[in-house]
Amino acid sequence: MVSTGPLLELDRVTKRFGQVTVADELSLTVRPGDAVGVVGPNGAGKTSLFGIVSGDLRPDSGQVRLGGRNVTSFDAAVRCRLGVGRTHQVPRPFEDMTVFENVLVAAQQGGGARGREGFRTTARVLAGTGLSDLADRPAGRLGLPHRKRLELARALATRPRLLLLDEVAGGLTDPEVAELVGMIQAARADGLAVVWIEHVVRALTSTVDRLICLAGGRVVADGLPADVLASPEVKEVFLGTGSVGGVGGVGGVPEGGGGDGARA
Ligand SMILES: Nc1ncnc2c1ncn2[C@@H]1O[C@H](COP(=O)(O)OP(=O)(O)OP(=O)(O)O)[C@@H](O)[C@H]1O
Repeated sequence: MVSTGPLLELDRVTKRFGQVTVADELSLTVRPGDAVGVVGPNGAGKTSLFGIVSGDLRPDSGQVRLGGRNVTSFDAAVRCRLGVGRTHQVPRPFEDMTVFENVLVAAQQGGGARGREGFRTTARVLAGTGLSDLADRPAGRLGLPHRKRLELARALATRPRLLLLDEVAGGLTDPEVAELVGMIQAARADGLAVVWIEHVVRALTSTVDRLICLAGGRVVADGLPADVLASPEVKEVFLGTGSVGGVGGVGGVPEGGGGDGARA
């Protein structure tokens, strides 16, 4: 669907787990083709935000709109068909199925691909994520870098308009991160909007043109990455946790670049 309006809108969304508020009257907008990074200390509500957008979590109040349509009551499967693809922090492949089968299932079940279209999508996505040579390997036998790629491949196979990436670079080496960044940038070039939660700040800032900092389910800062990383509010949020490096490697934040201190 071609749309010139916002792709995703959260309108005063609130979600609580008992005493914990993971989204507190949260409002934000993502436009088609945007690339938005999300940072914030542990427990800020970042992954919960993805759950609210993907339909895995139902907000207590507020509205989620996709392409102007109110999807708040739609479940994750319907939202996936409407173009929301997501990866999980801990990859969740079908361990006994091959890499090819995992991606094919995503193309068919998530993307609604029929017949040959599913196979074509799978082959294209495997090539784009550098997994073609491992197509016949059971997912359970993949190491972390390839599991992360498979997680990305499964999300891409659903042919999303909005790609939600949850710490896809975590635990990878610098060259592995660079390869992954290349794949994400290729997805952007295809016109996908990307929202990327990541503690590896330098991977984020090489890709996104907007950064949001969350804390306590609220947006603390939203703007150009350099401005957000340099803002006193963001420094306070990270310093307030006791240790800048201790919040998962956003160690470059107070210096304004995330470069040297960021986790590889
Ligand atoms: N299903 C749930 N039931 C109860 N509490 C939850 C649930 N999901 C998340 N929480 C709590 O909500 C808070 C926010 O969690 P969330 O995973 O969204 O944070 P996060 O910013 O992604 O953190 P991290 O950087 O550690 O992944 C945490 O305190 C977490 O324990």
